[in-house]
Amino acid sequence: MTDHQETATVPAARKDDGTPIVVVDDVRHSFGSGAQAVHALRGVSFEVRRGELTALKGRSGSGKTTLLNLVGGLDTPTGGRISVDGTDLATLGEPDLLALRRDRIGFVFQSFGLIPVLTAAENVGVPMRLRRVPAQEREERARTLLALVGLADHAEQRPGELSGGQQQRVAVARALANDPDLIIADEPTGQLDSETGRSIMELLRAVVRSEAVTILVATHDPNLIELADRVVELRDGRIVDASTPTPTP
Ligand SMILES: Nc1ncnc2c1ncn2[C@@H]1O[C@H](COP(=O)(O)OP(=O)(O)OP(=O)(O)O)[C@@H](O)[C@H]1O
Repeated sequence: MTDHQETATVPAARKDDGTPIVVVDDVRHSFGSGAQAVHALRGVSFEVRRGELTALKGRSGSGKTTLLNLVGGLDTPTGGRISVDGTDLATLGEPDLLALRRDRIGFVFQSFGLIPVLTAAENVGVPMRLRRVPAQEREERARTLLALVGLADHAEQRPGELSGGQQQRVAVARALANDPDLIIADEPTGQLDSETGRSIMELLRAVVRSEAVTILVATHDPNLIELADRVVELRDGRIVDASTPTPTP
C-alpha cells in the first residue's frame, strides 16, 4: 500500500470558506479519434458549492456520466481543468487520485454496486477496510451509518435479501463510510420506482445537512430535480443552464 494509510474516521474539518468544492473549467472530452470521435463534452464550466446538493440533468447521452467520471478522477479530460477542494486533478498521479477517491469522495451508482456475498454492514465497511480502519471501529461506524439511512435492523442481511430501495440506502451508507467531502451519485434512482426514488433523493437531501457533505447527482428524472439546491443542465455536451437555484423548502 501507499503512504496514504490513514486509520482515522474522524471527520476532516469542513473548510467552508466560500470556495467551491468542485470547479470545472472549459472541460472537453472525446472518445476515440478522427472521424469516429465522439465529443461527449464540448467546453463545460460550472462550480459545485460546498454543502449543497447540485443536480446535473440532461437527456440520455448528454454527457452526465462522462462528466461525473472526470470529476471523480476516474478518467482524465481531453481538455480543460477540474479541481476538487482546491486541487487540480491534472497535478495528481494515480496513487494520489486513488487516495482522493478513497478518502474524500463517496460514489453512488444506479446499479447499487454492492458485493452480494457480504452483509449490509460488511458492504458499508469496505471503504474503511481500504483505509485499514480497525475491525471494531469499522463495525461501529457501519452500524451508525446503517441507522442513519434507516436500516438499523438490516445490518446482517445480504443485498439479495433487501429491496432495491434498501440496497441503495446501503450504498449511500457505504458512500459516507470514510466521511467524504463530496458524494458523486450517477442516476441513483434510475432503477427504482418513483416513490422509492424520491425517498432516496430525500435521504441524500438529509445527509447533505446532517453529514455536512456536498452532493453532485446526475439524474434525468424531472421529479427529483426539485429537491436540489442548484441545477446544472447538460445538452449535447454543453451546459445549458448552470444557475438555477430551486426554492428552499
Ligand atoms: N467509453 C465510451 N466510448 C465511446 N463513446 C462513449 C463512451 N462513453 C460515453 N460515450 C458517448 O459519450 C456521450 C455521452 O455519454 P454519457 O454516458 O456521458 O451520457 P449520459 O448523459 O450519462 O447518458 P445516460 O443518461 O444514458 O447515462 C454519448 O454519445 C455516449 O455514447
